[in-house]
This record gives sequence, C-alpha cells and structure tokens, in this order.
Amino acid sequence: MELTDVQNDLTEILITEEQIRSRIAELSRDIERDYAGKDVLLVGVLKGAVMVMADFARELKIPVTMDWMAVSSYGSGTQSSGVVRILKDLDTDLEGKTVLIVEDIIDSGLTLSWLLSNLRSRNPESIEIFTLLRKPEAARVEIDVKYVGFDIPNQFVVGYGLDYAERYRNLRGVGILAPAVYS
Ligand SMILES: O=P(O)(O)OC[C@H]1O[C@H](OP(=O)(O)OP(=O)(O)O)[C@H](O)[C@@H]1O
Ligand code: HPA
Ligand SMILES: [Mg+2]
Repeated sequence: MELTDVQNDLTEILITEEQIRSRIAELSRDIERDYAGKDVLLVGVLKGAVMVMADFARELKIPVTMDWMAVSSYGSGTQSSGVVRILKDLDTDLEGKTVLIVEDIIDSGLTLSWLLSNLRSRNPESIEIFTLLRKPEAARVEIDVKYVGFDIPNQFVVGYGLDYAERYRNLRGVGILAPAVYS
C-alpha cells in the first residue's frame, strides 16, 4: 500500500520507499565491511522488524543466518507500557555468536534496553544493533546503537512494519499518524 492510499490518516509523509531502499543499501555496505569473514546471526524483533529484515537481509552481499524474537510493549496504544513481554523466544543458542539485532524503531529505548540485557546474558561473542528509525528526543534510556537509518521527530509514525493497533504495517513508506486517528 502506498502512503498516498491512507493520506487522510497521516499528517506528513516522512520517509519514502526509495529513501528507505537507498539508506538500507548504504548501511549494508558498512556492515559488509565491518563483518567481513564473520558468521553473522541477524535477530529480528517481531513484528515491526519484518519489512526491514526482509529488505536488509536481501541487500547484504555476505551470508547471514536469521532468527526471530517476538516481544511487545505497546499493545494497541501509542505509549510504551514499559513492560516488555517475550511472546516468542529465539530458536538459536547465542553462545559465541556474532549477533546483529534488527529493529524497526527505537523510541523510548525500553524494549531494546531490556532485550540487550536479556540477550547479553546468553554469552554471544558480540551484539550490535541495526535500527531503521530512532527518536532521539524520546529516549528514556541511553543505548549504544551502531547502525541507524534515520533519526526522526518525536511523533507517532506508521508504515513499513510499524503499526497502530496492528494497522498500517503494509505501507511502503513511513508517515506521521494523524492524532485524530488515535485520540
Ligand atoms: O523504544 P521503545 O519505546 O521500547 O519502542 C520500540 C519498540 O516498540 C515497537 O514494538 P511493539 O511493542 O509495538 O511490537 P510490534 O513490533 O509487534 O508492533 C517497535 O517495533 C520496537 O520493538
Ligand atoms: O512511533 C511509533 N510507531 C509505531 N510503533 C512504535 N513503537 C514505538 N514507537 C512507535
Ligand atoms: Mg507495535
């Protein structure tokens, strides 16, 4: 679905499909260099990261494996509950693995901060983070993120995997959701 197909639900088109494609390609070149010769395990955080994982993994010119974890803290609202629940754990043992977490967005940072300490306790060789979007003004915890697609304003966004109450995930780009839709 195009951003223009839900124009009335958005206050702004923030990032187009083409901008996402080209930024993922840029970051992929960095990552190919940084991880040359390594066996990388991409850990996608369901459900939001499905689109970015699919495009990023196919853009990479190095072999990788992929696993998924499902966590949820937003439910059907626009504010983090602060409580992160594991809905599905990894199938892979992380002991000694080179892990790259793939996320759609870092907002308050609460999800990733919780996830990082959870995954670090499993003794991987290294863990880094790749996120398509980040909201610097919303950060409630500091997280060291190695690969960031776009820093965006502190507003609720949808599209390209990101939902409001499970809707809008299938938009090709990212837009700011009109407050009238959720208030
Ligand atoms: O930095 P934070 O404030 O913690 O927010 C970021 C997290 O919130 C979203 O997940 P959500 O809980 O909505 O689950 P979903 O991916 O299934 O939509 C998003 O995909 C991140 O995982
Ligand atoms: O801005 C957002 N949009 C959709 N899901 C989210 N999860 C955290 N922040 C957001
Ligand atoms: Mg969500």
